[in-house]
Amino acid sequence: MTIWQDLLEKSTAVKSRPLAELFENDKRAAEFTREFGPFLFDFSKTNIDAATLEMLVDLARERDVAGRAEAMFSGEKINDTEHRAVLHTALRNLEAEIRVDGQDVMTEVRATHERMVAFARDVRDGRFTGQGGKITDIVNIGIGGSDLGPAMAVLALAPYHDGPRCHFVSNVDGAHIHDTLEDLNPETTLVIVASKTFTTIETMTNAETAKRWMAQKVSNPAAQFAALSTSAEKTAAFGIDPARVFGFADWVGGRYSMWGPIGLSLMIAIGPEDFADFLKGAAEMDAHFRSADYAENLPVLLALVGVWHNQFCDCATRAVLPYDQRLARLPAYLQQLEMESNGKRVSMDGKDLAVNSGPVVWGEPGTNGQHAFYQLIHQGTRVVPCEFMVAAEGHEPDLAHQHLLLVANCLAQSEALMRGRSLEEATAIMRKKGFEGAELDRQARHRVFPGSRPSTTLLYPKLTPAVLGGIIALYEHRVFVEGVILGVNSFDQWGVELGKELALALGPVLEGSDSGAELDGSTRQLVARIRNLWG
Ligand SMILES: O=P(O)(O)OC[C@H]1O[C@](O)(CO)[C@@H](O)[C@@H]1O
Repeated sequence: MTIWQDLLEKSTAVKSRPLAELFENDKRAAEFTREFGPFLFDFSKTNIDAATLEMLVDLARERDVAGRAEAMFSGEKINDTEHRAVLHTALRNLEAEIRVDGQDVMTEVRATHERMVAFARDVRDGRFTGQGGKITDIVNIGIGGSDLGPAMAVLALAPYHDGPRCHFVSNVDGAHIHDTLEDLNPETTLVIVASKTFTTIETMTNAETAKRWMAQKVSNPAAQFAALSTSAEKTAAFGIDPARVFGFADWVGGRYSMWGPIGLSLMIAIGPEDFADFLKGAAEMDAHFRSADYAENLPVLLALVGVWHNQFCDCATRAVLPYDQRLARLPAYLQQLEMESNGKRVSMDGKDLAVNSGPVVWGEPGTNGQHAFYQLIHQGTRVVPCEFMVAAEGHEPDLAHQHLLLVANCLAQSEALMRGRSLEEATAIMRKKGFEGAELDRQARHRVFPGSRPSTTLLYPKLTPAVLGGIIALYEHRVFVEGVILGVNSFDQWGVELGKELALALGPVLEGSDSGAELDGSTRQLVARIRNLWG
């Protein structure tokens, strides 16, 4: 019998066990909580017991998570559909010595980092200016990994923001760039074109639009552009001075890239010192991931809890619920991280995946989500494992009473999900309100909470740059471990290609220069109606 089958059997055996019962053992909370650095990770409100945890840890051991991790950290080409190393961790461990194909890669990483620091200081201190003087606004044009990371982090670290305002444009929908540029002054704006490949149609189209906008007021628009890319030729062809091009190697995956040049807007916003703390927090999590025993290892445990729910308890989705308004973009960031990494149907060896692919990730900050979709989480027929995260302290000392309410809500939700409310309790409440007979029963049943809905809580003192770095590295490694356990390549993303190709082919059909004879009936009908509406 394999560990996988053991775990499947175990999940069947514990399925109907009420979570509240587990807490009759008053050591449960301590037994299923781990701490590292500023983080406390409590996974006691799940139906994982000691035996399950041991089996999950055995599973990680059987899949050689540590061996795969060392292969990643040391620059082996573990992204083997693209024949690339996976070394985003090197971007936050600048002292490391790492070779790929026998060649030192760190000298260039350090040099680029130093150039970023110098440029960030020049922009912040007004040595680099626009035609109209000191830079007041930065527009980062990028999409996916070239947008979500810096956009999420700039918002998350708003209290540390003392540089120019940052704006992020990603969507090819002209509304996005239009509304962003509308109130900006081209003479004091710096445009950063962020694209690993420098071919992504959305980004290149928006970059051209920004260039035209800049040219209306600025005699040399290219002088107010910087580029973040792996392709020096393409950035040169776009007309950007190599002095403002910050390159990186193909072993930095798009969704793992905010630690290097793709993080330039963040570095300019919060300053190189706070950015260094952000890297440090992540590097500390890396070191913990590499050295801690599986049973003490935060990323491994977070992954094992995820695998338990997704694979063995048949929960297809996972909600990420930061009780932290400044982490409002974190769910979107984690969606790409998890779903682009582990949303695969073929295993490393090219065979059909015998298990489920990674989960659907979604979420919103609390308390907003409570007034929107928590209804389903509490009373729906499907179980949605929830990942709560909360800081003990906010950045607004004058509003400490609001932070207390925020924390109370976070804790109350996980408690309510775990405990639930029985029919007897609901009946007693409704009886007190004067209901009786069949109506009492009917009303009470609507007010029952089944409980036993699993959740984890990640608690940290305050959302500082180092803590944010730690959270993101924690999740990166979690996704890595999940990918190893599923046996997929977490570092390619072939599933995004087909839609891109079809969109390119549809352009001429929409313009009318191609008849679209090959199209299916539905698409042809939609094209015809759109062309008709265009007149
Ligand atoms: O940085 P680029 O090359 O513009 O790519 C942007 C995004 O597009 C994707 O390739 C998906 O299409 C992502 O993986 C990536 O983060």
